[in-house]
Amino acid sequence: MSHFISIEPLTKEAFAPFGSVIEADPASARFINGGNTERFHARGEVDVAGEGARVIINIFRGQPRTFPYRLTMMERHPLGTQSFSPLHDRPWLAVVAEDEGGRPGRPRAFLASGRQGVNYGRNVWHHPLMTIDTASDFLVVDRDGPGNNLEEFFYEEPFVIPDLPSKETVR
Ligand SMILES: NC(=O)N[C@@H](O)C(=O)O
Ligand code: NI
Repeated sequence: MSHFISIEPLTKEAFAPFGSVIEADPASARFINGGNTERFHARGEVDVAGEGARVIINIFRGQPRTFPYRLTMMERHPLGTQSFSPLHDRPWLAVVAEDEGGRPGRPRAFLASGRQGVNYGRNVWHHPLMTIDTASDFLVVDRDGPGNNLEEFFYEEPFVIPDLPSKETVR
């Protein structure tokens, strides 16, 4: 089995096992504010667990990853969801994996446009933020509070995310 990971376009259907895609999906649109504003309703649901847990809003400034990228680990948050929404209109990578008996399976890399965010489901394996080309800011909604909300796993052998498609292919 190759350790090279192919890059897939981010769609709500393909990403469904891992969480939701935060984007202006026309199917969720409704006009509010007297028609001035279009609301794309409920693009994700925040879930936090544990006594004293609270939902917080953060900004993550991710430095660009270099490609080909040697992927050695994944992480998950047992006590809460975690969403990433790009604050610049630049593509980025959401890398996730199914759980296989308490460890992540083969990673899947989804190339998100600058208009797509994701909400990782609670306890879903994912790679820490992966920005492309330049430092980028993301609005991150996740959990704060007591308890350990970070589990990391290191693969015995690394996977490789190859060079990315040219920018023209992702808008
Ligand atoms: N550790 C942290 O807050 N960031 C990660 O959870 C991440 O997914 O980037
Ligand atoms: Ni995380």
